[in-house]
Amino acid sequence: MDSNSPILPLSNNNSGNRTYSRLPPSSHARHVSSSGTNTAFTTPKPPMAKNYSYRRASPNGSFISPLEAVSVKLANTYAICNPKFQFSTEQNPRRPLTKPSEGVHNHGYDNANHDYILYVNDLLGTDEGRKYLILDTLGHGTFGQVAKCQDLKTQRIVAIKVIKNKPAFYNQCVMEVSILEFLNNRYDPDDKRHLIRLYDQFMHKNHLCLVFELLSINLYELIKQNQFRGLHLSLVRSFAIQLLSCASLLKQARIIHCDMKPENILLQDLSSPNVKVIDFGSACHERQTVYTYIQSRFYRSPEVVLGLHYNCGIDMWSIGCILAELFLGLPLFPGNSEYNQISRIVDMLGNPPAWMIEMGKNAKKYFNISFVNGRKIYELKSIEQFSIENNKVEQPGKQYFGEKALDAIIMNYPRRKTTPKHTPEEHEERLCFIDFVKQFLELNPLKRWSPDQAKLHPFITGASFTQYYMNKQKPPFVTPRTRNRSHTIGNQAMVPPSLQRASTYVTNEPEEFVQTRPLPQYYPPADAYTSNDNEETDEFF
Ligand SMILES: Nc1ncnc2c1ncn2[C@@H]1O[C@H](COP(=O)(O)OP(=O)(O)OP(=O)(O)O)[C@@H](O)[C@H]1O
Repeated sequence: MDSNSPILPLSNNNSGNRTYSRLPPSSHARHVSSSGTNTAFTTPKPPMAKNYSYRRASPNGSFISPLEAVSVKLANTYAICNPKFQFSTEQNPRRPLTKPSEGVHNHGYDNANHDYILYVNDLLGTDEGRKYLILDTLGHGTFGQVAKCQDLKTQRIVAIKVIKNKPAFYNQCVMEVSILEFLNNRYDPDDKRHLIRLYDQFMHKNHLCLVFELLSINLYELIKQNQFRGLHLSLVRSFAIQLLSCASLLKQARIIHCDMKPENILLQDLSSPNVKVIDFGSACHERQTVYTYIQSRFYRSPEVVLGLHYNCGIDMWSIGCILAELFLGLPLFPGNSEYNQISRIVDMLGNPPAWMIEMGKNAKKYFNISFVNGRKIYELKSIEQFSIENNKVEQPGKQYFGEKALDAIIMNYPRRKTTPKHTPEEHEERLCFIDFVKQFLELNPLKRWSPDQAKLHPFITGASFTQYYMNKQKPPFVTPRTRNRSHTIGNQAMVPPSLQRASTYVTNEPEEFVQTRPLPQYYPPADAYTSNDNEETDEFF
C-alpha cells in the first residue's frame, strides 16, 4: 500500500483478523532506524556539529551543506556561479491543471470544452475576502472541474467546483445550489446526516464557482485501491448506516438525488470510515420529476429503465447496488447498454410486476407481451430480437459472478475451487446481508423499503437475524392474500392512481446523455475467481 493509500480497506476475502480498526494518527509518523529499532518517541538528538567538511559558501557568508546548496538554496548557488543570474517566482511558467489547456472561448480563459483553464497558484474570485488560491485538481465531471484551493481569508483548504461556461450547466447548478442550501440549512444544520456542505458560491470570469468542504477519495477509488476485492461486512455496515441516514433526510425533504453511485460518496478523510454524499447536480424534488433519462446506468432503477414515474425509491435501488458492490468489489449489474442493464436485472431478480411492464413508457421496447390460454405473458426480448428491432448489435456483456442468484453470489464470494467454509457467525452475517440488500433490490417500487424501514433491519441494528427471520415467517394476523401473480395482468389493480397518471408524460431520450463509468480494463476477467417517514413536509417549493 503506498503512502496515499487509506488504512480503511479491509477485504472480505482476507484471512485472519479483519475487524476494522482505527490507527492512532501517530502511527503514520513513526520512523524506523536502519537498525530496525523504532525511534519515534526517543529523545531528540542535539543539533548537528558545525564544522563539517565539503560545506559550501552561501551568499550571506555562512556555510551550507551540499544538499542545501543544490536544493532550497539552488538559486543562490547559481547566483554565486554566475552573478548575472536572476530568479523570481513571477517568471515561472504557469502550470495548467485543465486539459486541454489552450484558450479557445471566453477571451482565452476557457478551453474547447468551455472549462475554465485552471493554473496552479492562480486566484479564483476577485472580491475582497473571497479569494481562493488554486492548489491542485481533485476531479472533473459533466458539470466542470473540482479544484483544491486555499481560502486566503481563513486559510482553510476547500474544494471548488468550477462549472462550465454554458447556460445549461449554469442553470442546472443554480438548482444544485438551492437544493443543497435548503438541505444543509433546513434539514441538517448540525452537519450530522452525511451530506456535503456548501460554504459559498461566486462568479469568476463567467463561471459559477461552488465552494465545498474538502473531502477525500470516493468509494470507487477505495475499491480500486483494494484491487477490486470487496470490503469487510463491518465496513459495508458502517457505510450503509451513513447512507441510510442521508437517504432518510432526503426522503423527509422529498428530494431525489438521482445519481447515487460510488463516485459520489466520498470519505471525509483517510483515517476514518466517515462518508458524505456529493453531487446534487441531477437532484430534483419529488414533485418535479421532469427528466426521464437519469441515474448512472449500473445503478439505474427498473422504474427508470421502464419509463415509469419515480420517487425517492430510486435512490434506495442505487444504494442497494452500491452496498452489494462494496461487498463484492465489482458492480452487481454492469450493463453495457440499457437493454443489457434490464437483462441483467431480470436474470437475477425475475420479471418486474406486470403493471410496470404494462405502464412503462419504454417497457414494450424490452418485453414481448403475448397471450397463452387467455392469460397475458410477459417475456424479455432475446438479444437477437432486440438487436434486429433496434438496428444495432447488442453485446451480451461479461458475467463477473459464476452464479445468477444474489444469495449464491454473496454466499460464495470470493469464488474458489473448493466451497468456502464460513464460521456459523459469518454464515448468519452473510444471510442477514443478503436479506438486507434484497429489500433495496425490490423490483416493485411500491414494495421497496424506505430508509427508515431499512434502518430497523438486523444488519443495521445488530439484532439476531435468526430470531428476526423466524418472526418474519410467522403468519401475520391479517386475512391471507392470494399468491402474488406478478407475471399476469391481475397485478395492475395495485397501481396507484399517481403512477398511472405520471407514466403518461415520460419520454424516451437517447442513451448518449448518460454518463456511466466504463468498466476498467483491469477488472478481473469473468473466470478470475476460479482460483416513520415525515413524508408530507414539502417546504422546498
Ligand atoms: N468536496 C470534494 N472534495 C474532494 N473531492 C471532490 C469534492 N467534490 C468533488 N470531488 C471530486 O471531483 C469529482 C467530480 O465531482 P462531481 O461529481 O461533483 O462533478 P460532476 O461534474 O457533477 O460529476 P458527474 O459527471 O458525476 O455529474 C468527484 O468524483 C470527486 O472525485
